[in-house]
Amino acid sequence: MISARGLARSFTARGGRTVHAVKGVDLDVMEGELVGFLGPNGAGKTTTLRMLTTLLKPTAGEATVGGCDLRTDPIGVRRNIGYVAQSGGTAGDCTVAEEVELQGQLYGLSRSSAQWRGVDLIRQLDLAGLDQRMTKTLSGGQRRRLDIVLSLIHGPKVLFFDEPSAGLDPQSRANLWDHIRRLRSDGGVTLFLTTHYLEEADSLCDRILVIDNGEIVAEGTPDALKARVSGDGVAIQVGAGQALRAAEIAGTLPGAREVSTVDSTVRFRVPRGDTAMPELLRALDSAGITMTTVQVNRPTLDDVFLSLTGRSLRDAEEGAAGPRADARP
Ligand SMILES: Nc1ncnc2c1ncn2[C@@H]1O[C@H](COP(=O)(O)OP(=O)(O)OP(=O)(O)O)[C@@H](O)[C@H]1O
Repeated sequence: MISARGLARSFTARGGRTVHAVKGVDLDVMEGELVGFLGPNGAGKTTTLRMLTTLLKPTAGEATVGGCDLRTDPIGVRRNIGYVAQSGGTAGDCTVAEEVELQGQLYGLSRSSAQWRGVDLIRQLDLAGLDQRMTKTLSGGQRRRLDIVLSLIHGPKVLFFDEPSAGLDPQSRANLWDHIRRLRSDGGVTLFLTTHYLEEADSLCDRILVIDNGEIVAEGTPDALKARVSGDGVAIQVGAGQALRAAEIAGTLPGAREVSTVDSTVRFRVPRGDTAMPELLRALDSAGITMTTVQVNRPTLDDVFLSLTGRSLRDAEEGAAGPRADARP
């Protein structure tokens, strides 16, 4: 449904500096898949999305979306896609029903089919009863769902979604995730979303592409990606002055690695944290070491990112949080 080869985009920043925002991305998304594009701020997610939705011309590479070529048939691409931008798409000065009807007409639907289809989508996205409300009075979650209605009004095959839950509270986020899952299972629409929330990618996506510095650095199902980081992370807390000896003991467990200590906390990785615990407890006990707490963590997508790039996704995000270079395309 989406296929890109060598897709790249550079910008000339103020002062003449060239920013290589996306550096030759290859990707394939099959019909009906829900694929997440995960990466820290500034990784190149939005730029890729804007290219795939014809809003930005690639500097190099090619792509087809819904069978239409990005360069030679951008109108065909637009007919096949819906796009929910990060900034949203509602105008504010009209009612929900008017906004939906207008959007349908902009896509060439007759007034009556825009209304008919709008009513159906408004109901699907749990906005029934709000159709006469001014859009500017909607809550963040309601507005996001209205954005989805607007993007689906013309019956697109592919829905592009930039940071679905940015700015939403946890409850609205969970509610939106339910709607996104339902869109895929009920409507058969192919979904491609960008996110820098690990939990969002993990919970929603069939497959994840991890992007960093404009390049795809990993790809797979959330489970397959996590399986690349072998072993569980274990953190134990021991009595004062006992951490070094406890670390030595932890290091003797079968398959133990990456053993480290900070104050009275000892961290390490083992193939199976749960099965390693009894042996560790026995060994610590016979050495007279008191263990006060224990935590066993399954690998996360952040661990995947860390093992691929040497830094945490969360740190990478914080590091990239500075102001964006202003530039001309
Ligand atoms: N118009 C532009 N001019 C100059 N640089 C740009 C422009 N648009 C994007 N960039 C730069 O390209 C890189 C990728 O930006 P992009 O918005 O695609 O990242 P992102 O992964 O979507 O980040 P975010 O999660 O913050 O939206 C960043 O370094 C950004 O500053």
